[in-house]
Amino acid sequence: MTDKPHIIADCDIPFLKGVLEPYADMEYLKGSEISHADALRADALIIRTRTRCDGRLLDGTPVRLIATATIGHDHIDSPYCREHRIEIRTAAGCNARGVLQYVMAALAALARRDGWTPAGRTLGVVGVGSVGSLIAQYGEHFGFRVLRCDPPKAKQDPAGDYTELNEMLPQCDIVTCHVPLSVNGDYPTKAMADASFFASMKPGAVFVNTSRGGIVVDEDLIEARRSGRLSHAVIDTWNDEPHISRDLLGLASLATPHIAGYTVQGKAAGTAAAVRAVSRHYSMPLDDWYPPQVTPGKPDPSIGWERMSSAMPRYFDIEAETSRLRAHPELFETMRNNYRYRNEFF
Ligand SMILES: O=C(O)[C@H](O)[C@H](O)COP(=O)(O)O
Repeated sequence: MTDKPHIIADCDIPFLKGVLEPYADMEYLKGSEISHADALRADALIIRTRTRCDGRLLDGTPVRLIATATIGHDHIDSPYCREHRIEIRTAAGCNARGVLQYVMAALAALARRDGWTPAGRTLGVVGVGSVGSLIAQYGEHFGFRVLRCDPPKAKQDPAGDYTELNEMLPQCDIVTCHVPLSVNGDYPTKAMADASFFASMKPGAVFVNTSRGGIVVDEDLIEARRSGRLSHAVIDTWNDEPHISRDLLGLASLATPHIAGYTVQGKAAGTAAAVRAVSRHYSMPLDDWYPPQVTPGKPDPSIGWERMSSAMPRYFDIEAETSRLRAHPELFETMRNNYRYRNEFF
């Protein structure tokens, strides 16, 4: 018998092994394979998006803390956890700079293809949390006119710089989504990007989704691409991952296997957030822990569009990654799990 908490962690979370061992009994399992029988011996779980945490996994288990090393938390049944007094900790904002790098790499690639620059173009950002606000900020810095849409934030701050979705969509040359996937509540986002959403967009506009596949109705996006209503779709997050729509893959100009936030520094920040959450919960001396082998990113606020655009493929070649996914969509999950994390550019 030991007083140490028993913690089950996803074995694909980088930089984690060895860190908590002095203070906890650690067990590492494949995230998608953590079962109810496993959870029966766990006091806490450290997970990624691959572990669905609901009653089926948690009923009758001693789990009292779930720390997810990700921004998104739609894989965790929050009402269930509230009701059963299970603390949920997320890694808010951890990979915002990775997603910024992804979106700017995509826009730079399309700009090179179609011969445009940000001047005179309007970028619409739907969801202005830690990721969306950074993209809006850099969008303005690079010379886009930026419109921000975030109904919950607009309600809290009626004087803030927010545009309603139906006013924004017809004005934007590019619409990029950074909303959480929510099914219930006052602002559900599930299936938000549907036929009427795409019909409201400016003809020939670009649609970018790096948030969650579930915010899109695939058939409606496919139709918007087939009809030529949209000039490009850039898709990193998909419905039914890893069994993604081959039709959408064929019609997306840039397509990747849910790796927008996969940078060394983003993963380090995600793991650090999870370790710190566990440390606080169990009073361990790791409240400020950060992987010692990782150098935090150094943002260069002076970089301009031209320099960013020409340097980007050396850091992140989004066209090459698109070709890889197109060639082997059946390897979606393998590509994610074996991904060589990028270095942050910004
Ligand atoms: O929610 C997030 O943080 C991102 O979607 C992240 O890329 C997911 O990370 P994963 O579960 O694949 O490690």
